[in-house]
Formats: sequence, C-alpha cells, structure tokens
Amino acid sequence: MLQTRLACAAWRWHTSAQWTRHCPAMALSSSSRRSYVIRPAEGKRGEVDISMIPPERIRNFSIIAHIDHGKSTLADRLLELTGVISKTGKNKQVLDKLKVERERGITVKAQSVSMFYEYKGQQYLMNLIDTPGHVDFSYEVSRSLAACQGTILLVDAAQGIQAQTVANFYLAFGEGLSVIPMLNKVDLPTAEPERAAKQIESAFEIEADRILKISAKTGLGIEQVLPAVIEQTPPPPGSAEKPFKALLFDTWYDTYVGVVCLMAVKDGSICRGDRIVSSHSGTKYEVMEVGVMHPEQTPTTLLRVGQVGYIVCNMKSIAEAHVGDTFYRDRFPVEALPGFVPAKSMVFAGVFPIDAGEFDRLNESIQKLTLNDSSVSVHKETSAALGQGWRLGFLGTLHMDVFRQRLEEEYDTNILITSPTVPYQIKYRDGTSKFIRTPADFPDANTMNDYVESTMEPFVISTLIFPEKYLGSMLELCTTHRGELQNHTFIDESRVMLKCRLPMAEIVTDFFDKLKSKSQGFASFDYEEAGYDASDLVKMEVLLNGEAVDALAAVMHKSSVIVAGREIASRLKDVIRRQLFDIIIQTTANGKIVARETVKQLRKNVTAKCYGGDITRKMKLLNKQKEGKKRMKRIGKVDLPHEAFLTIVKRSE
Ligand SMILES: Nc1nc2c(ncn2[C@@H]2O[C@H](COP(=O)(O)OP(=O)(O)OP(=O)(O)O)[C@@H](O)[C@H]2O)c(=O)[nH]1
Repeated sequence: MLQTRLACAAWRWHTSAQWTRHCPAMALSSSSRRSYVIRPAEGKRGEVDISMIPPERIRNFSIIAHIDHGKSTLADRLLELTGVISKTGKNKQVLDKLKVERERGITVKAQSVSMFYEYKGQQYLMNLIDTPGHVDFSYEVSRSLAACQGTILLVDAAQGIQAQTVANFYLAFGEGLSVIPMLNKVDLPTAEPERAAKQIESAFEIEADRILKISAKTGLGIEQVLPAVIEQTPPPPGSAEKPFKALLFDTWYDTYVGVVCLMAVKDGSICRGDRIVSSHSGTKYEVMEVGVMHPEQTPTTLLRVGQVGYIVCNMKSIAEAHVGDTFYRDRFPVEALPGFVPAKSMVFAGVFPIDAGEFDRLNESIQKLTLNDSSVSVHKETSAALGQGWRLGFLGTLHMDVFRQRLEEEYDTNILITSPTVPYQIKYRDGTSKFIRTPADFPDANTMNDYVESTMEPFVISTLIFPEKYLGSMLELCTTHRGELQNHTFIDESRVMLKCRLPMAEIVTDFFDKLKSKSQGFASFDYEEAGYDASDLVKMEVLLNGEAVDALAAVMHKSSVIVAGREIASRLKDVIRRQLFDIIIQTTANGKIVARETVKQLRKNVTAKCYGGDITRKMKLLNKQKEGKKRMKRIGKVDLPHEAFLTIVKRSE
C-alpha cells in the first residue's frame, strides 16, 4: 500500500518526457505488478502495463448508430481482435451485460472497455464505449461522448441512414468529436453500400471514399477499423503535470465493493490511497481501488491523464455519486468541468409495491437501480387507491419498460406501475405556474376557470425517415396525432426525411407501433424536445362502483375525450375479472359521464371441474389462482389486475 503510494507520489514529479524512464511501475514488487499488467492479444509477445502508455497513444472512442445497425457485434469483433475475449465464435454482444439487454437484443446501458492494439510497432490503449441506439437512451449516448474524442458512425449498408443515425451524428458533431464513418452488414445480399455511402455523403457532407465497408458478423474488413480510429481520432487532451481532475460519467452498484464510479481523467493521475474531493458536494473520499474495464473490473496501479477507468472510494450512500461531477485531489482544487445538462423526464409513471410491507425493500432497490441509471427521476407519491409509492420520470416508454423489467428481475420486486403520462404545465391567473407529474394533481374541472390561465403540454420535433411510397400514410399518421408538418426532404432518390412537430403525449401512446405498421417496418423515428404550448387539456377520471380511482385518472386533449373515454371503459371491462358482485365502470370528464360498462358478477370456483378427489390437481389450481391474486390490487372492494393500470395508455385507431 505504502509502496503504491510512494510510487504514485514519485510519479507526479516526473514530466511526461521523463515518464518512461522513471515509471513507478518499475519500483513495484512483482506481486503488485500483477494488478496492473494486462495481456495483449493472443499470440502477441509480452505484457502491457497501462501506465507505460503515454496519452499520445491513447484513443477514447465510441460507436454510434441507429438501433440494430451492429454496434455491439462490432464491439465483439474488436474485443476478439485485441484478445480481450477469446475467438470462440460464440461471442454475441458481450458488452450487453444486462439480462434485459440479452433478452430484448438491445443495448440500454453504455459500457466501456479498454483494449490494447499494436499499430506500426507501438502499443495503443483503445478505450471503447459501446452506446445504445434507441432514442430513449440518448442520454447514455451524450454522456459517453463526453469521455471520447472520436466516434465510429456505423450505418447498416442494407437499411442506409435511419432517424437515429441522424440524431446521433448531430450529438457527436455537437461535441466536436471526430466522426469515422463505416458501412456495416456488407455481407447481406440486400446490402447497397454505394447507395448508403451516397446518403452519408449528402446528409453529413462526409466524402464517400472515406467510408470503410465492413461486416461485423463475418469479420470482413475488421482489421481496418482500429487503424482508422487511431489515424482519425486525436489523442485525449490534458496534462500529466497538472493536478488530478476527472469527470464522473457513469456509476453502478457492485455487491462486493459498493459504489463504482467510471471516470475520464482529464489531467494528472490518481492511485489507491489518494484522497479525492467531489466538486459537487465538497465531500472527501479515500481511493480504495482504481482500474480499467477489461472487460470486467481489472485493478491497476493508477489512472492517468487521458484514461477512462473506474474508481472505488468509500462512498457511503449511493446518492453521493453525482453523474457529471468533477473530482480533484485533496488540497489541489481545480475548476469544475461543465458537467451534463440533467436528463429531462419526458414521461412519468407511478410505481407502487403490490404488498405494502415491501415498501422499504423496494425503496432501496429503486435507489440502487437509479444509481446505474441517473436519467430516472424519483419523487415520493401517495395514492388514495394504491398507498405509498413513487412517481418516476423516464426519457420514454421503452426506458420505463426496461426499468420496470430490471427492477423486477435484478431486484426480485413485485410492483405495480401506472400508465405513463407526460409532464403538463399549469399557468395560474396570479402569474405563477406549476408542472404536473401526476394526473391526480390536475386542477378540478369545476373550479379550474376561476384560477387557471392556461394548460400547457410538451411538444417534440420528430424526424421520420422512410421510403417515398409511404409519404401519404406518414403524413396522415402525423395529422391524426395532432402533428404539424414542418418540412420534408429527399435523402436520396427514393427516401424521405420528414420533420413534424407533435405533442409528446401522442408519442407516449401508440405512435411508434402505428408508424411501424403503416410503413411495414420501413420507417424510423427520432425526436427532440421543443418546449411547451397552450393546449385544451381535460382530466379523465375512472369510477368503479361510483368511487373515483386516482391511479386510473388521465390527462388528455379535449378532442380525444369521447373516443378515449369509451375505450378505457371497455378495456377495463376486458381486464377486470368477474367478482362476487357487479362492477360498474364509468369514465368522466369535466364532471360528465363519457362511458359506462358493467362487469357482471360471478361466483368462481376454480376447482369445480375437478371431479373425484385428486387433491394434487385441486391444489395446483388453487395455487395458480393465488399466484394470479399476487398481482392484484384491491381498490375499495374491487380487485384490479396489474393490466388495469396500463389500459389508459393504449389507444386503437
Ligand atoms: N448479416 C449481418 N448481420 C449483422 C452484422 N452486424 C450485426 N448483425 C446482426 O444485426 C443484429 C443487431 O446487431 P447488434 O450488434 O445487437 O446491434 P446494435 O446496434 O448493438 O443494437 P442496439 O444496441 O440495440 O442499438 C444482430 O442480429 C446481429 O447479429 C453484419 O455485419 N452482417
């Protein structure tokens, strides 16, 4: 420990020109050497010590692309090429570590990995950050880009440019990153690399002859990828002589070591035993471990300027890790980095434990999971129907669904989640305003006119890219969702890019499903926020046997009330099981009843069909019924299944 500390201290005295000669690694015992020596690719000679790599030979880069264009598969090939994982032929999206990612085949969490690569006789440290493609996770992309100097823009040669290709290109361009264009999937019979290259040329003003053509699946052209990254990405800026300064850009919770912070070191170096300070809170911490992802957490002696690695320090509470925070060495304060614009929640949903006794455990699970996903906002909420819970804010409905799945699978929780709603804004006559995250807080229809000046809803500018033959149906889709066409342009002879201003609430419902079905899967879609506008909003309430259920209330545009009111009542009728009494379902808006349905009473004896005395069969049926009841919530006298709370969001044509 002391040895490491001395080595680290000695290290700081050396200029970058002297560093190889006086590398502290040389002073360490062979046992401590093991912790920072990483083997290069199979068949290559020797071992590589990460502290031996000067910043000029570090490249921090990411891969950005539209969903499914092959980022994670390309990452697999690069990890194989550099010997981080062996070439078994079985590696599939190795960096998609979460169960939810493997099940859904999508990346939801950016992952970083350090690799060594020999180029022109020199060892390079290549830090790759694999990012998600879906718009709901673009916050992960923008945070990751802050740790990089270059990015591979990957485009499927068969599909060409899609909506998220455009959005991610502009994110990288805005960050000033060097963009390395590549066409993937050239092995596909449907690939049209020349056409896709032309699209890249016309949309992003990138010369077609700069674009590499590869197949991440077959490995074709893979050997050109890292040389292109080295040639086209500048080394990380920063100085070895300046005091330590690092950007915290990701965190997660590790069962063994607790809070792990992923940092990009902007200046100086840090090692175990050092004391660091958070610019955000001023709290001091002792560094317990530093290391790189290779692909798992691999301890190293130090992290130095230009590197991307993790730090474990004695953070007691998970709330202390503030993504975007700048850390510096105790007694060597630095100017804080600008950090990140906080993620803005676009949809909110209530989360409640099915069993109220589970509240504390669920609270802890939510805290741990939000540490791994800082874009989720958390507020406590109490519902008359569902008791104590939380109102969580997400970046979109896929984000919400992934969070729910992770909460249930990784933390073994049994939760009830309500229909998502967008944040509405209420402007009052006294000049004040308020954001409404839950429909239950929407002003009462009877008294609203006395004190409310206007109700506002959030809008987005959406980008749709699709083959020309779908132009008519795409325009119709936008107008039926209260969209306002802004413009449309051709990105090549037969593909259209359409920009349209839409209320965010329309996207939360079923816009994406309809887009896919109306374009037979050929349209892609992305959006960015575009502020608030006044809108004629109404609160719809649901009454069960005359009792309003706050957790089922929804806010909607006046024009949707009749259709939505009928649909909600009829969907609830479909999902509520018959009980020992009639259940009257009513939907109301502005104090008027919009629709009414009845679930007729039924005495249900699940074992009735079991003639004879087969007790095991009876038990099986009773257990099955009990299992179903676990997901029920009793509202007054009525048992509501989980699906009842999600009926508000779905809408048919
Ligand atoms: N034929 C062919 N298929 C490929 C190639 N690269 C990737 N794929 C396939 O394309 C699908 C998506 O690949 P991923 O690597 O998961 O794509 P991704 O961009 O990481 O996806 P997200 O992270 O969810 O955005 C998988 O079924 C891959 O096997 C390629 O070069 N050729």
